[in-house]
Amino acid sequence: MSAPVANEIRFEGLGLEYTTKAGPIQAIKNLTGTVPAGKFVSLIGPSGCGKSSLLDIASSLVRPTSGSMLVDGKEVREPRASTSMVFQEAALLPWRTILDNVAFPLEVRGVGKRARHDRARELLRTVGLEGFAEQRPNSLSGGMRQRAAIARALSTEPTLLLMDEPFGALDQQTRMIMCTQLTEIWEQFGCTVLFVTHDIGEAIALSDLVWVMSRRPGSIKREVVVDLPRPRAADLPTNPRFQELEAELWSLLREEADAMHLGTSTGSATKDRTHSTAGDPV
Ligand SMILES: Nc1ncnc2c1ncn2[C@@H]1O[C@H](COP(=O)(O)OP(=O)(O)OP(=O)(O)O)[C@@H](O)[C@H]1O
Repeated sequence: MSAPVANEIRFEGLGLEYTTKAGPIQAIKNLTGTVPAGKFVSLIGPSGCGKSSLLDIASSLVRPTSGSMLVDGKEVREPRASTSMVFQEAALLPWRTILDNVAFPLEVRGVGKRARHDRARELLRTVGLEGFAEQRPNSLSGGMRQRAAIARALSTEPTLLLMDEPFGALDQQTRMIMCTQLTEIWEQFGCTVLFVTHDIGEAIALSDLVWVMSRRPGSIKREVVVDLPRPRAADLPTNPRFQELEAELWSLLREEADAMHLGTSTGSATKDRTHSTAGDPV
């Protein structure tokens, strides 16, 4: 039997409480939802609602304090080799060439130089960086570095790809181009994707489903089906259905933001993370 190209991910009654000097912080509470195999699911929600924490659980970097995560129906507690993650910062090794950065996960797994370089060159072609294999990361633009990071994440042929605001540090025009390219790459690889973004348009353009999270402690407030056919054209934002979905998502987010600002959240906490929260729309 051949290995699956995509996993179904199910979160069941998930809870996560961080222990801090200031006391416990309930980041996620009773979150239940299914990411169907091979689908692209985006997570949006107010700042601090637990989106990154959910990805940390999905990657098994963090254990939930209650509930469970199931992959293809089986509970998972340890990190899986077939899960890859892309962060907002590409985090490429500056002293290595782009080729060696992309090949790095294969090197760690003991794949021989020739095989890993062949694979890395193929991936660089996929992300449109074939001419930059011998360059160092600092000679590439932000968008190019992020494409290299995506190629690196794909080098191990993941069946689950977790992306935490991967385009958050890029300008609007580059983000739009990256969305189109990411869709093409995802269609080619077929893996399941869980994608965190603050950008509603990006979520609609990319996704099959959008999960709108409630304010902290986060849970899934609404699962919105993006019933727009693929391929999605560059003029998607002028499509009336896109605009309806955009209005629906904004309204769901606005409810949470208003409730937060009225002080009906469960209190404030300082983020102890390295990624930026700049540009939060809510
Ligand atoms: N390692 C940690 N220790 C303590 N508290 C944490 C830790 N990581 C996150 N938190 C808290 O858990 C809550 C959820 O954080 P998380 O980063 O998952 O939210 P987010 O939705 O990704 O936020 P943003 O949209 O601002 O990136 C926040 O209140 C945050 O301060």
